[in-house]
Amino acid sequence: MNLSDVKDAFPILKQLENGQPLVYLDSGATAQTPVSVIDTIARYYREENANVHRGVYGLSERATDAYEGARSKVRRFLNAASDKEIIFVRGTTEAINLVAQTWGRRHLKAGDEVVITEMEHHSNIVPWQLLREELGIKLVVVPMTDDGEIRLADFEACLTSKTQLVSVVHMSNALGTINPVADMVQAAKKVGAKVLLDGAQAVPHMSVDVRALDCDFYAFSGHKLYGPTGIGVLYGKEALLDAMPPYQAGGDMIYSVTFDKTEYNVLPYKFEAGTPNISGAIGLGAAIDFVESIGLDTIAAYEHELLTYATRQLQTIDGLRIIGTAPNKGGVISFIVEGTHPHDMATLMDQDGIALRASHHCAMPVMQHFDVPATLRASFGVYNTHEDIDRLVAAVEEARTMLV
Ligand SMILES: Cc1ncc(COP(=O)(O)O)c(CNc2co[nH]c2=O)c1O
Repeated sequence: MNLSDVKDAFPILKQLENGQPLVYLDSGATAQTPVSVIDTIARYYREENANVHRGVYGLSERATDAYEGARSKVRRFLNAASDKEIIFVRGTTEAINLVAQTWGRRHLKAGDEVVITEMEHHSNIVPWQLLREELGIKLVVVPMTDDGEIRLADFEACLTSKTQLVSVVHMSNALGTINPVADMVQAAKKVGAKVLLDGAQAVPHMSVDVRALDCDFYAFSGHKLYGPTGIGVLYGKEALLDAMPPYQAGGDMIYSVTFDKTEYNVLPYKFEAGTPNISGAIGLGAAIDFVESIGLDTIAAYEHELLTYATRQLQTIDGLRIIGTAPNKGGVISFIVEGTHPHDMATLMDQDGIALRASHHCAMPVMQHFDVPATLRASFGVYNTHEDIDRLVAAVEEARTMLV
């Protein structure tokens, strides 16, 4: 699909917001859904809906083929070695919690160190704090610079012989910073640590190859990749997943059950208890088809160009301060306007049809670092245009004039 045709693929973007054409700049929270994904999910419920894996009738077998076909698409999308390494979860948050509650509780003990960074989303902070309370592990936080960058030297300085796990964000949702995760993985391996990468923001914006990265776990959410909510993926190296205890218990994750003993199912089903989000997985598969029809490299280049244009245009506004100016960024711009509160700005900008986030973005330590209560955040999707940026800049100017 050509980028010039992309916007037409999103029905929601045709609507007016407060009498103005909608300019959606909150894809970092959730991306919009192309008609190909909507139609795929509708078709599943019209023609294929049945429970998976256990039916011995055609409809269930077709639903199973569609569900497992989506898993294979994810495998190829991440360049994983096997479908066994692709676990469907609700989203990035559940993926990280699954690793913390299974691999973490099994392998970590008092005094072991888990390394995260100062720019993590709360879903990659709090699960490890729960383990700190339960097991007495030590949480080591890599500081970021005032540009919102993690310097590799600062990361390496946090690694010790006690480092058992590094869990870091690939691309920051609050700043847009893209971290040097390939180098971070190599440095972590030198001290024998496992590595989990939080790919929630990276996967929609760039090509991800988990084998080239050599990470042990990789997590992302379908709804940020133009797919439905309620579906996400945990990638894990097969040997690690095989050795981990189940996360949740019930149907489908078992091979046999007696009151004396239960044998668990094989991968990936050991980690997929109960009826899965069948339509969500199939919708995620359609979302992967959509982004691959454009090309991740094409998406990355286009969004970089948008980011450059938006940064230049926003910087012309008096009193506007961009939060997060790392040299390597994805399609996210956080900013504040002196003398205003982000919530007031966003509320006024909504009157101009501009949808952007005013929040701490579930990254409160980032806000503390920059000494701000929140930021305005414009986060881009494949459907955004230069005209959207011009509308954004005009709305910021208008809101600023009304508030300052
Ligand atoms: C880097 C990062 N990690 C984890 C998550 C959690 O993903 P979920 O489990 O699908 O919710 C998010 C969601 N980020 C945002 C959700 O809303 N605004 C955001 O910036 C994120 O941006």
